[in-house]
Amino acid sequence: MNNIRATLAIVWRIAIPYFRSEDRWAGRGLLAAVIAMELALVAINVLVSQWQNRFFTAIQEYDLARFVTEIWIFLGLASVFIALAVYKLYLNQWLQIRWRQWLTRHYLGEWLDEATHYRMQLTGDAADNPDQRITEDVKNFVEQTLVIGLGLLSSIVTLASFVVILWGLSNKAPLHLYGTDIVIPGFLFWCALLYAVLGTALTHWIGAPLINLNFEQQRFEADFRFNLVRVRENSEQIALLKGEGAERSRLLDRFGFVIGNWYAIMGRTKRLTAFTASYSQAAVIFPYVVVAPAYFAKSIQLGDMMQTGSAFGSVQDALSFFVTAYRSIAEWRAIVARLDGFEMSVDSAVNLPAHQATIELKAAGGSRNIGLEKLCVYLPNGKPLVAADGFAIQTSERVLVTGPSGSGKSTLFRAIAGIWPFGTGTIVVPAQAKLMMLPQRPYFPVGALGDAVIYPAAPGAFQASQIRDAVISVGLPDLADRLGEDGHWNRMLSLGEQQRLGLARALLHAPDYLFLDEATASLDEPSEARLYRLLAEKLPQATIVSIGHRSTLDAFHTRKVAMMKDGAIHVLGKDSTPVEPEPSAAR
Ligand SMILES: Nc1ncnc2c1ncn2[C@@H]1O[C@H](COP(=O)(O)OP(=O)(O)OP(=O)(O)O)[C@@H](O)[C@H]1O
Repeated sequence: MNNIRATLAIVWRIAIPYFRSEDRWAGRGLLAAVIAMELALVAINVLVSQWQNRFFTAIQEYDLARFVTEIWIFLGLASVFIALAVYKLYLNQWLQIRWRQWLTRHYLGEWLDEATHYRMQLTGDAADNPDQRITEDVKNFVEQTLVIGLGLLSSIVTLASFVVILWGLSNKAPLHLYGTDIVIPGFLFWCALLYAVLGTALTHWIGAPLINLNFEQQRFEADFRFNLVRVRENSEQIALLKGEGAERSRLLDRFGFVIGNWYAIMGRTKRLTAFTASYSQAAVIFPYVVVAPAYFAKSIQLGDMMQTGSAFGSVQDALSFFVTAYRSIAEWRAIVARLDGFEMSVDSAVNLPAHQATIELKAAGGSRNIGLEKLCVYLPNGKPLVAADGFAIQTSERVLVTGPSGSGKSTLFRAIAGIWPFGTGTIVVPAQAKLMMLPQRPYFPVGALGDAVIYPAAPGAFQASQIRDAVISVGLPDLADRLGEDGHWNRMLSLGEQQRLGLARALLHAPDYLFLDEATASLDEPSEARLYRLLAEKLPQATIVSIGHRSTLDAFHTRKVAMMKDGAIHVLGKDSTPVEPEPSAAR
């Protein structure tokens, strides 16, 4: 019970923001229309039940005129039913797509906002496969919530309406045992109730493990898909290393989980179906058996008996809503749990500063320098990595950062960019300053080359001639003629070409601060030198901070700092000897 209450609370939390959003009037209107139609359909069913009584009584009494009238009445009822059924589905689908559109935008916004997607990975990623959350889970949540919510509503209203009918019929058809009438008020209703409650309890008992099994199935499927995507994205490496055998066995291992779990679902579903099928078959004759003694004792007419059968069916259907919808409820609960996990993961990434010490990023109005004050950068496990205090990067300065592998150079860049939260102290960045980070392997979205180069600017933000000039100036004249061509550029271009395009991107965006994290490491030394000269010429005012291991880079920088294995930052002289020890080591 507590579980159900908790699930409903989560559903409410996920569902309700849409009905309070900017699209609320459309959403509320469509929901109200769909609910009204659902209720109208129940009303039609009640009218059909009463019609059935009159119809069969007319047949029993050989009353042709009444028979014909009833046919006409039925045609009227059926027409309204058809119109309602069509528009209920149509408006329901319309609501689904609007709701899904809003939820998808909302989750995409939260996931992509302020590097939350990156932080979610750092904080342990409670929500595996966010892509699945934002695609299938959102779609299924909207769909199933409406199916189950409306199903439940219609069951309750059906129950209430037919209970009244069954109760009235019970008085006409008293329990007839051993030749005597036993009057139990509403006895037909009690029979239906007992039948349905028993069915529901047994279904829950047999089907309960399906909730977890469905949850696991979705997870295993998503894992398998994710690993296939990894192979596709790293196919060159895998082919070069001849890793196909290893990949195949890894993938088959993952697929093994999908299969194993599926067998468990099959076994469970078989038992559940055996029960639900027997249950619904028995329900066909059960009411007739119950009222047959009264009919054969001539206490009731054929119409009453037929109406009892259908009313009993409706009550029992409504009460067994849980029985028939068990599989979808199980899947729905798994979906709700996954969306909840995703929201919690987003939440903990967004609210990281509230839970643990984080680096404060301060936008300073007056100064044009970047300053590190009492800074201590940690690893996610809390281990100190880099320490610096009173360290500044002056405007238009050219700084070369060196140091052994793993000393934390890239992580310091991440902290300056504001995406690495673990640590204490302050990083002061000039307000309005434009920072740009160029990694060793720049990212190019799939699409037109020109758009990939100017990323993250929107297509059209730069003139074609500007992009062309930038691409030519970094030494790629052939690519300058292919700017309109679509492609997966990270896969198609050499790493050196990608790094040149990364620099073209920097030239176009003209940042105030350019951070190059081994961004030219795949180029030969003369090319690297040419590109650094180009940067100096085209971005004379920019502050450039490079991470690099080559001594040839010294010539293009005015200051050299070394990150030590112990976490300290040392400023080095031109001969690479420490001239200015920086504050205390972090570890
Ligand atoms: N997301 C992460 N989770 C855990 N540890 C991390 C993470 N990112 C980096 N580290 C660890 O932080 C340390 C510093 O990494 P970083 O990439 O900053 O080193 P680096 O000095 O740039 O090295 P290199 O010169 O090899 O690029 C490494 O020991 C690395 O394993």
